[in-house]
Amino acid sequence: MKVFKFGGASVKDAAAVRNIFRILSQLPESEELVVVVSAMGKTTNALEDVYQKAHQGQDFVPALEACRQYHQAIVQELFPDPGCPVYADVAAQFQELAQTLKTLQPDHWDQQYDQVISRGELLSSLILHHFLQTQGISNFWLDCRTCLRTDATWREGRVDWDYTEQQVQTVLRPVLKQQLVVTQGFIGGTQDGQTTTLGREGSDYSAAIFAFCLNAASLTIWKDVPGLLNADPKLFKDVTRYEEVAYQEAIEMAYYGASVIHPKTVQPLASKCIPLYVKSFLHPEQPGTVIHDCQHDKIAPSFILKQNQCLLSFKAKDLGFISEEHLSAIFQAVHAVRLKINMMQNSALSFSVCCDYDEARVQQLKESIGDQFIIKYNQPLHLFTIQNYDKASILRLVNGREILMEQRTRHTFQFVARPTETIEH
Ligand SMILES: Nc1ncnc2c1ncn2[C@@H]1O[C@H](COP(=O)(O)OP(=O)(O)O)[C@@H](O)[C@H]1O
Ligand SMILES: N[C@@H](CC(=O)OP(=O)(O)O)C(=O)O
Repeated sequence: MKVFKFGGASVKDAAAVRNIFRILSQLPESEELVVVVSAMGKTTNALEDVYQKAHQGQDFVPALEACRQYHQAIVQELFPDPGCPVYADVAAQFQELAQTLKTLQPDHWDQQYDQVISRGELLSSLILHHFLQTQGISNFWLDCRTCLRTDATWREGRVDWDYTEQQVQTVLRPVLKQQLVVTQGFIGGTQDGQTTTLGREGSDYSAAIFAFCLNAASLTIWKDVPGLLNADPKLFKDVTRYEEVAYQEAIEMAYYGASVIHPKTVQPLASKCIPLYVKSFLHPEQPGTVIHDCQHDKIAPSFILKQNQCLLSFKAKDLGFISEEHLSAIFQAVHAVRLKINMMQNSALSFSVCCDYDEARVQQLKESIGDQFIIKYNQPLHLFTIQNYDKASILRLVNGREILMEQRTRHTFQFVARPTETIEH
């Protein structure tokens, strides 16, 4: 029993969908397989734009129409028969989406976000399901909201592992014995049948949840890169591929921002020793990277950049020393507005945190504890992390940058700096 996850890049157009069919058709027929799929290309960003416009009372129809035409063009290329049920399924998704957008309430931003944004994965999984069907790969389309149960933490649903495991075992496992299953990444369902999402780029995590609940032999995430590299090739030069990486190393890389793997993906797999393969959907014959339970010597330094950061500093209004009581008030407030702290440091009179920047959440934070603290912030900033650093790797990144905050442990070197025109000078 295996789980495959195909992300946005691997379903971005008709050729990409055909490529998935090619990869799947090379598997032995007896292989039990769950295929987890993300929204096509940049659909999630497009839906966020539609949603924002609709919520602000602006004309969202052209943006929605562009999204519909993008999917329609892929469908027309893949399905020459206009009678194929995919046409009705896709039309129904867009009708329901338009209806939701017309009846938005002014409040409940996060809750309604999930109802809108989740359509991307419903659409892509329906298209893939029908395409495989027409190509002779009989498969079952699973609405994962019936299995993957979360609480009602909108946009970051927390998984009910007991319920999900029980549903996966009783509903999904028997189907898998008969045929391949196609389902959605990124989305889940609450007890009362509402849709949730697991956080942006959360489809890798969904796939890991299915792998965990099924005690799968492995999870493979298919990417547009040859495997897990020591840096993002879109940002850094001279990258190298790791052949194998230990779970803990991969967990740390993902945590620090190596966006090729969603940060929550590896823990569930590690807890059951399920190997995670990162492979290229462009060159499926190549080995990629395996993340598993292994011991290896210190690996090549990895370079990680988190963009769109802000540095918040807190000073007590009476200019008192920063005490544990102050820290407790700051942490509670940061947690309540759901800002994500990536690095922190305190000094006699101030406490600084580097967070993913979100204007609305920073304003909420100022409203909640602005009476106790002088709060200042600086953005946009970059957070760099070098794992397994050495002198040369630090010089490579620090060179010529204005550093606002810096920290190092035995394995990890991190600093916050202002963005510069090029990442590597
Ligand atoms: N350490 C890394 N190794 C490989 N790719 C990385 C790394 N860090 C960031 N990336 C980026 O991750 C991208 C693939 O992940 P992602 O865009 O989430 O794929 P998908 O959405 O198709 O699942 C690559 O194109 C690459 O730019
Ligand atoms: N479509 C969602 C979930 C996801 O994981 O996508 P991808 O696998 O393309 O990163 C997003 O873009 O956030």
